Amino acid sequence: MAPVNAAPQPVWDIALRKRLRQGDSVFQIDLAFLSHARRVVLFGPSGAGKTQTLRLVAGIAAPDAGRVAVAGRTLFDSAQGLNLSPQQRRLAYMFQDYALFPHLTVRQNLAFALSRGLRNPPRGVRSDAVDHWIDRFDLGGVAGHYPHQISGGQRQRTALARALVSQPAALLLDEPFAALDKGLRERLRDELKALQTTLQLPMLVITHDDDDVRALAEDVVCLDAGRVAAPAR
Ligand SMILES: Nc1ncnc2c1ncn2[C@@H]1O[C@H](COP(=O)(O)OP(=O)(O)OP(=O)(O)O)[C@@H](O)[C@H]1O
Repeated sequence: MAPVNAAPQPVWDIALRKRLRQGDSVFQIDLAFLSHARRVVLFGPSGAGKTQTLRLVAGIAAPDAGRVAVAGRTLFDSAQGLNLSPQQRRLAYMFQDYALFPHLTVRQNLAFALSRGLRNPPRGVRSDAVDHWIDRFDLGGVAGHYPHQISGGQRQRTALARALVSQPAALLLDEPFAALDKGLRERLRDELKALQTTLQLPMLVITHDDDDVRALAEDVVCLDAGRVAAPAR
């Protein structure tokens, strides 16, 4: 039982050390941050190490040392020899280019996130969860379309819906608005913020755009050269 007056657990408790080597070049990630905010933005210039950090949190790559705990669940702890697989972590990862399957329809892309096997879901696949997110993101009219047949905003919504359909414990978003034009970017930022507020889902967003920080961040962590940097004034 938690002691009386115990401090609330942080939503994000991250400490990562990782040495990345490619040929002669080495990039070192050595950072730690702790936040009680659900909506955290990792902000930094190109090459700061944001994507690599997100990959380490997601479990796509393993840190050399450190700790990853999200919403009170420890996902990685080198001191304890704990390293949950990406599936066990239940963190949805939305890639910068959305990584939708081009040969699957919007509906199949969502259903794929629920299918455990390697087989593609059939075109007419039915599922309450898929229907719910298709409705929620207003994708009903394009559910049978392929990614190249829908707009950039619809692609972004499809990727977000696919991330949410498996009921993740948290959402990791890599530059979620980078591929969109300005007007759409503003609208979808508002939508994402409203969605997160409704779902109360922990969300870690990486960006190099200060408009994303202003619009989305309850808390911001600035990164530079693989480390946490003081915010620019
Ligand atoms: N395997 C690797 N070995 C060595 N360096 C690497 C490796 N993978 C990535 N890097 C380097 O790590 C640095 C950080 O890359 P990362 O993609 O995390 O940056 P970023 O902050 O997400 O940038 P951007 O905003 O441009 O996507 C880059 O300088 C990159 O070249």
